[in-house]
Amino acid sequence: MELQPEIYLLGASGHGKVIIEIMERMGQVPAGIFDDDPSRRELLGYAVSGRFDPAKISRAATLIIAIGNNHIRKKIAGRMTLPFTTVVHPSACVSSRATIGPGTAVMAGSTVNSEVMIGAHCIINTNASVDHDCVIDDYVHISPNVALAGNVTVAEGAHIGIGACVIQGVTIGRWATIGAGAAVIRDVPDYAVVVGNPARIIKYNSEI
Ligand SMILES: CC(=O)SCCNC(=O)CCNC(=O)[C@H](O)C(C)(C)COP(=O)(O)OP(=O)(O)OC[C@H]1O[C@@H](n2cnc3c(N)ncnc32)[C@H](O)[C@@H]1OP(=O)(O)O
Repeated sequence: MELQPEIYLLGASGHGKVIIEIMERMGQVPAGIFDDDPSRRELLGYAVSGRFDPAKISRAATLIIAIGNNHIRKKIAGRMTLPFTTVVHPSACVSSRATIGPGTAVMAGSTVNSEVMIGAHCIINTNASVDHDCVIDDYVHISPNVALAGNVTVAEGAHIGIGACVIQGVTIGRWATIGAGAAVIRDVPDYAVVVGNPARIIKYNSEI
């Protein structure tokens, strides 16, 4: 397996633990971990170095934002000039015809099928299934055990909640939220929060 350049994590949370364990399975360890919260001193035995400081990292560095909140990933990504890396758990089944953007993490047991396009800084979480020809825009989180049928489009920043399913051809709008366990059978507008089976709008997220 080809080794990537040094990877530095931004964020020392529970999500960061999962990212670290993917890296370990890829044969790597984090070169460093940064977190704005000074009370976070270590993560899984690796030292946490406080606020991000470019002076503390090597020139060959790449970054990954290990933070689950889609808005925060976008905010941090916009401030960084270093390249971002992609991490894919070895047990994930990713089509050779799929594309995955920088800063995206693909977790254990997930499936990404033929000609799927996944943008930057996304999370394809544990055991999620993203079927053929889906298009996933930047900063999206596909939670554990989500099933996206073929030709689903998920626009920027949307969060698909744990265990939700989306039938073929549906479009999920920008910064929308799909509740845990929802069954989505129609397009979801930008910023909408939908729950249930069939999924219905209960409110709208605020535009940040
Ligand atoms: C590894 C990881 O941990 S990844 C993280 C995975 N986490 C998730 O997927 C979380 C998904 N989040 C949810 O499902 C949330 O419940 C949300 C975002 C849909 C709604 O959260 P909130 O905005 O806090 O809404 P709130 O809890 O006040 O619920 C509003 C109403 O919707 C109902 N509701 C909320 N979520 C759901 C749901 N998933 N399915 C059905 N009904 C729901 C509530 O019962 C409530 O109904 P009521 O007004 O009749 O009492």
